[in-house]
Amino acid sequence: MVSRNRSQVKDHLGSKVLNHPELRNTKATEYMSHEEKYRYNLSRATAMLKLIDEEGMDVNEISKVMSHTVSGFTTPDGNPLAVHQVMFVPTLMNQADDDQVSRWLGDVFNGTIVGTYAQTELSHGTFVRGLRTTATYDPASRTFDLHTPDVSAAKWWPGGLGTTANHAVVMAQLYTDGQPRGIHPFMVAIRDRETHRPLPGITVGEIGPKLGQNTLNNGYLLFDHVKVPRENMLMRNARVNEDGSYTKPSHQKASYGTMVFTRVAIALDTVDALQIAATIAARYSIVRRQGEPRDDGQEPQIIDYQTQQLKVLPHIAACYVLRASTARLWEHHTHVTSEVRGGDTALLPELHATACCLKALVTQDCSEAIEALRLSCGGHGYMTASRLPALYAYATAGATYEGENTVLLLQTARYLVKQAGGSHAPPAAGSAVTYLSRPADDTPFAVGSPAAYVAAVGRVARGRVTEVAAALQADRQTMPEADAWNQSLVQLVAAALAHGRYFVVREFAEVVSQQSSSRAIQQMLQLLFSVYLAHAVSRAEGDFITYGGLTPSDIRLNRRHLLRLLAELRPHMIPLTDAFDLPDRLINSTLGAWDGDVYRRMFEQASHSPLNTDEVPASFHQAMLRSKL
Ligand SMILES: CCCCCCCC/C=C\CCCCCCCCC/C=C/C(=O)SCCNC(=O)CCNC(=O)[C@H](O)C(C)(C)COP(=O)(O)OP(=O)(O)OC[C@H]1O[C@@H](n2cnc3c(N)ncnc32)[C@H](O)[C@@H]1OP(=O)(O)O
Ligand SMILES: Cc1cc2nc3c(=O)[nH]c(=O)nc-3n(C[C@H](O)[C@H](O)[C@H](O)COP(=O)(O)OP(=O)(O)OC[C@H]3O[C@@H](n4cnc5c(N)ncnc54)[C@H](O)[C@@H]3O)c2cc1C
Repeated sequence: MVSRNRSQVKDHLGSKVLNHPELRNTKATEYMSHEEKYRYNLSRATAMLKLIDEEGMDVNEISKVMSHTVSGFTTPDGNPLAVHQVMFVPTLMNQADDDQVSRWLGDVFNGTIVGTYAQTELSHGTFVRGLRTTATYDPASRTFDLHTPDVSAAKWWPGGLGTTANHAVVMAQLYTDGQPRGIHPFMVAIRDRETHRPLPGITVGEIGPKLGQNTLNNGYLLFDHVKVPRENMLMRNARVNEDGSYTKPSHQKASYGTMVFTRVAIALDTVDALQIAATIAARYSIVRRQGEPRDDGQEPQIIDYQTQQLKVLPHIAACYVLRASTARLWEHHTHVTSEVRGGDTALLPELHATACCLKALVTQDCSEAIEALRLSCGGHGYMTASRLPALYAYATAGATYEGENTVLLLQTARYLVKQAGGSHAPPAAGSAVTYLSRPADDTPFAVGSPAAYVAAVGRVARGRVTEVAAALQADRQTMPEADAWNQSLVQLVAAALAHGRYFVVREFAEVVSQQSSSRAIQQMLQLLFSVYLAHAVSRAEGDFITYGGLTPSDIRLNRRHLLRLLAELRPHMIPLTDAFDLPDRLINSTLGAWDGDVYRRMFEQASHSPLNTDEVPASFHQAMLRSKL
């Protein structure tokens, strides 16, 4: 592919996806059976994968195409190949050694091997060290024995495992030389490549319906003493030699690398869902008129209600702020990963801490925002055809998978309190935590000054982290570590979120200051940033008084300031959402099409209900009359 700038890449790939011969004709899936939905979504996911292959896309381009998976166009009910693409392939690329890469990757790219990432078990997801699937090495046969000790250790959840994948990267407890060596990844064939039947010793199937994404094809998997060749343990990091001797990885958590990558990808991707929801709500809020007619004789557009502006506009600002900061995290991840591959793991702890808190902050903010946007559309937002319920189901899944958000925030907090207490290696230049070892930024708060807001967000983060670090330190003198930690959990989570917010606003401040293409764009970014900051203060007023240096009078001024900013942003709402450049077919919403023809579309979608096929459905006679109601 020739080199293109970011927006050219987006246009190019967007039109490739929308006009692809196997993708361009869409069907409504609401009334399909579970099996039909799966078939439809799988065939579209396969077409996407072929497109990625034909175009020879790099990881950035793949990430843009994959981000279409959230849309109602490509895989409206969940992509059964998402985990193959986002986790299985990257795990092979980063955790298999060179021989293994050359042994498997050809078959992966020609579609013979389709994989999943099988880590979570029925009884353990969060506490990875507690996984109970075992891989016991036998030097005589040079094989691992993979075994599920009981049903609670069944793998449960892996995407694509249900009926799609024929291979899995299985995370299991390694035993060699009679010693437990911790969690390691194994490449395991689970279904026959030709017949797709489960291989001997394997029990596999799909787990059933969920809140959403029902064609993600989540599955279960059990092993009954399945023999796996020695060469199938992924050996870029740790190794088991033929005689069973064991070589440790360069970093104790090297095998957790796929999770770091996926957290970064989820943070980036969930903003796409928010952009779609914001576009739907913005367009609908213009079209919808309701209330006492005004002087012009017309009922007001609902967006002109101040309350509606508060429900919709801050989330449009959030799209811009979160998109920019997650894109920078993605770039940072690329840089750190190449250092780690070169053997330098110094930047890994902070990358892990940042990825954890951004994945948590973004998925939490986006799912709350999408729900607020859904409510902003009144009753019609409750309809499946608005697409808002599916977008919510998508975003909220992100709060659980790839590390439940509370647990991830606690990982970040662990890093922050160590930094605050000086018990971690000092941060590298450009680190996101240097503010903890410097005096607080005492820029006085002034409504209307983004720099003053950023400083206040920083003081909140610093105050939250140092306070909980001190409380933890004090409790450690009087009680066991686990109890001291538990005493502070709620405050630790709040500290990590405050740190995440500071990261986001600092990154965006830099993006705004570096933006040089036009004065008008600069001003618009400033306005969006001001809305985001004023809204952030209004959501956490207590924190800004307690730690941020704001007075009650500042808080009152900020409330008024936010409402003024919203009124200022209101005329730009449609251009700002149009700028996300989301074609109607991608949005796939009765409420969010570009032409605003909402009511006709709503009637049109109702005509698809099978209950409208006959004037009196057969069920009336079969169920109601028979029961003699
Ligand atoms: C070529 C292809 C390219 C494709 C590009 C595609 C781009 C796609 C773009 C968009 C599409 C996105 C579509 C998204 C669809 C995604 C589908 C997702 C499906 C979901 C999958 C899953 O959920 S998989 C399962 C995930 N499970 C988890 O996340 C479990 C969470 N738990 C843990 O991670 C760990 O147990 C936990 C970290 C909580 C604790 O670990 P533990 O071993 O107990 O460690 P601990 O004692 O607490 O800490 C010790 C020490 O280790 C440090 N540490 C922990 N983890 C890491 C790490 N990952 N990296 C580095 N360091 C780590 C920790 O901080 C401690 O450090 P010290 O304090 O001791 O210094
Ligand atoms: C749609 C979907 C797709 C998924 N895809 C995959 C996949 O492809 N592969 C895969 O391996 N897994 C997958 N998963 C599993 C997912 O990674 C786990 O569900 C997730 O990591 C959460 O773990 P858990 O279910 O054990 O939750 P739990 O840890 O049991 O969480 C329950 C509650 O306990 C709390 N809690 C747990 N531990 C602590 C602690 N130490 N401190 C404080 N609170 C705690 C949590 O905060 C939460 O409130 C998927 C899950 C979903 C929903």
